[in-house]
Amino acid sequence: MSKLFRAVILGPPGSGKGTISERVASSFGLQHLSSGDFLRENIAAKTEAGVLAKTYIEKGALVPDHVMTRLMLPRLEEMTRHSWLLDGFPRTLAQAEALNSACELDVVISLNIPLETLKERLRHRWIHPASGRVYNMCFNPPRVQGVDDISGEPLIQHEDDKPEALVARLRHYKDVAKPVIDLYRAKGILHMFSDTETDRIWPYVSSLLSAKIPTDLADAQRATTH
Ligand SMILES: Nc1nc2c(ncn2[C@@H]2O[C@H](COP(=O)(O)OP(=O)(O)O)[C@@H](O)[C@H]2O)c(=O)[nH]1
Ligand SMILES: Nc1ccn([C@@H]2O[C@H](COP(=O)(O)OP(=O)(O)O)[C@@H](O)[C@H]2O)c(=O)n1
Repeated sequence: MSKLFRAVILGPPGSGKGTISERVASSFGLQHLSSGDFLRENIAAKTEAGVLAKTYIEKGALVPDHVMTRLMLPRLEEMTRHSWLLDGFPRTLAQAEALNSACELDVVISLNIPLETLKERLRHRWIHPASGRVYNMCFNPPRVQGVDDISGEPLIQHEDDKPEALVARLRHYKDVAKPVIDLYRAKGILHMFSDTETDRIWPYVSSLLSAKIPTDLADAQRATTH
């Protein structure tokens, strides 16, 4: 079997990690693992970690490292036979170090998006909680306002996308992300993309991954996901 491919996407809330991850998953057949979606599933299922995490997320704070790693590392262990793209984890240096000891990454994609752009996007972000599908009332609106395209169920706005929690999240992100970015830069696997539009970043991400992902792996992954 060819070598599996492991990637991480880093970026502040609203930078387009989820949007780009979906495109990577459908173009390259990698499994998209969103720590935010996984947290929300745990919150909905009222698991021990979910109940604990909820209190932090509502305040716009980060979930503590030990809770995140205890949640994510077992999830990754279930994926040892798959190539994946991890979105939202690691968020801190301690999480990056825990991930390092669990697996070896091939590529880290880092999204560098201006603050004003992030604030504007998150104000307009609505999600379908059951599936994690993300809409933007301007960039990517649902066909019918306020309603999920597939299920017809109502869309909601995350507590942490509301203005009270938003500014605290963006400020905190910057402080904790820097050492994570520095770590991956030092390892020589960091690829940084700067722009205000996902559609302008995507061609560069796509050509990076085309060059890095072995063709036979991409074909095999696609065959198993379609
Ligand atoms: N206007 C605009 N909105 C975008 C763009 N890319 C993503 N979005 C929207 O911005 C919001 C945040 O994107 P998301 O992928 O959820 O970011 P994440 O928080 O980093 O995972 C969502 O509502 C997206 O639909 C873009 O290039 N322009
Ligand atoms: N590694 C992580 C990932 C998410 N989270 C929390 O979960 C929330 C939702 O994560 P997300 O990845 O869906 O959203 P964004 O913060 O990227 O918009 C974050 O705002 C954090 O409060 C965390 O604390 N630590």
